[in-house]
Amino acid sequence: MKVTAYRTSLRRFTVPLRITVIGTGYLGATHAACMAELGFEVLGVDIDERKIEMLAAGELPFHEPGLPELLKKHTQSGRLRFTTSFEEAGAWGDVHFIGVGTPQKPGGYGADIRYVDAAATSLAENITKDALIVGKSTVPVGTARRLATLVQERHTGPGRISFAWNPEFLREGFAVKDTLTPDRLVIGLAEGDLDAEVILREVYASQLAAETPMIVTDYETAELVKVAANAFLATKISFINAFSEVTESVGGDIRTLADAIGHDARIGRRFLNAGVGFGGGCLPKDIRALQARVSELGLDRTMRFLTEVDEINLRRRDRVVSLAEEVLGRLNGATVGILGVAFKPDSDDVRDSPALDVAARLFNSGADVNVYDPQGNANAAKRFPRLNYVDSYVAAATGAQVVMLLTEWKEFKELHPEDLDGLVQNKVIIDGRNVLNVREWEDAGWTVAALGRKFDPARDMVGLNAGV
Ligand SMILES: NC(=O)C1=CN([C@@H]2O[C@H](COP(=O)(O)OP(=O)(O)OC[C@H]3O[C@@H](n4cnc5c(N)ncnc54)[C@H](O)[C@@H]3O)[C@@H](O)[C@H]2O)C=CC1
Ligand SMILES: O=C(O)[C@H]1O[C@H](OP(=O)(O)OP(=O)(O)OC[C@H]2O[C@@H](n3ccc(=O)[nH]c3=O)[C@H](O)[C@@H]2O)[C@H](O)[C@@H](O)[C@@H]1O
Repeated sequence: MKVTAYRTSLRRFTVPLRITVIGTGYLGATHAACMAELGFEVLGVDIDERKIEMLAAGELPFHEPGLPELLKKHTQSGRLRFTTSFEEAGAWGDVHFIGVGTPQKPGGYGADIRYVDAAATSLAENITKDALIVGKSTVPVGTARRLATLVQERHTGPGRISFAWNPEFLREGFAVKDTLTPDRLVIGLAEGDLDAEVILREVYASQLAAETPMIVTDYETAELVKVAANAFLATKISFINAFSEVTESVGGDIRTLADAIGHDARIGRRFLNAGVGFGGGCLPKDIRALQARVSELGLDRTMRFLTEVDEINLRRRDRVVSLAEEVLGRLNGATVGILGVAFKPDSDDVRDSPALDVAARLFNSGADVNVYDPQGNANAAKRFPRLNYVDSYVAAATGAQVVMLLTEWKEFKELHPEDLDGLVQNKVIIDGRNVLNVREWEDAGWTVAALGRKFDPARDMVGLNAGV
């Protein structure tokens, strides 16, 4: 990129650039705080007044390691502000990132993109100076091109608007690190939109200086890269979980299998952790939305394998429930201690959480369910209030006939048999995430029923107390 092109494009904007982030949930709040950390003036915008009040006061409405510190630092320095006013955002910002939600449609498989449409429209109607709008939400392919036109139609004020797509790949639990030092940046542009590229190179100058690869492409490729990445990750997890079904049947050790194939650099060990499967606000809804979108495009068969990926994933939840039933004889009247209810560790997110789903199913089958999650209890209680939420693993395990580890928080991975001895009625633990040292627990007289291992109650139930 020529220096003159830089100068010409940037002259139309305030430098350092003023950045707004529309939608201040997991993605948007992280992006806003990280942009402030990189030295930009940032305005976070949301329609949720309570969320904006909290963020403006420097309080993060969700759990994300490292983010509270950044939020506090930059709300105090004044570099990071929050508002519900699109009028303020449109008059002030140079670059507007859209990071609003794209949940699964109620009663359908496709993505509900009404929030993205609303955010783009509100911006277009309120922008009064030269600006760049950058979509970040995960959307069905074709959305960016449609929105680029919509924005021009709805913009009647002064200034020129460019439109780009820049999908986000951060993981919850690592959101700050992933934003500040991403594996790659992907930018989708209208053909020949040099201005937009120049501005985004300025926004991501520190990542580019650290030699982060930047892929500059068209809108469609950028949108598809995002869903392809999530579909691949989901497939990898269901691949290993399908092999779990085999090792559960014939014997064998799923962890050893994953380690062994993972040594092949073409395969890689990451995302081959067998267990109760994937959940969260993204992988499940993104593979469904991708199938729905390609069907709309007439490619009915193309992504059909993702139906299998989804079904394998959901069968893992059935299997954990059936393991509990095999261990307990019957669920009705049993007491179960559940460790972990968030969809993954280091997050309080319970959207489509396998752990919460399993806990709810056990409850609906008549079990008393004690639940402890280091961060997820409050969100889980909003969705499923009838479980017995407790504030420690000790309280969850006390009096239980079986303990089930369903989210692999560090404090659960580091449990030793003596930590639970004397608390539970039976020395039986179900390892839904394959993280315990089975030998250690078995040597201490426990029965470990893990996903991906053959389990025969008649043979394996060494830890059952007489008379229970
Ligand atoms: N959570 C994650 O780790 C990642 C999420 N994504 C994608 O980012 C998008 C956002 O996801 P999350 O942050 O998890 O969702 P979220 O539900 O936590 O946050 C969405 C926010 O958008 C706000 N909003 C809705 N309509 C609005 C409007 N018209 N104007 C302003 N704000 C509005 C909501 O009030 C909410 O605060 C989704 O498309 C998701 O697939 C992509 C990568 C990572
Ligand atoms: O689009 C998104 O929102 C994000 O979705 C995922 O990130 P996230 O949902 O935060 O969490 P992951 O670490 O991917 O885990 C997803 C689920 O898969 C499960 N998982 C993960 C890895 C594994 O080996 N086995 C497994 O069951 C986790 O427990 C969790 O329930 C992707 O990893 C991110 O790159 C992406 O940006």
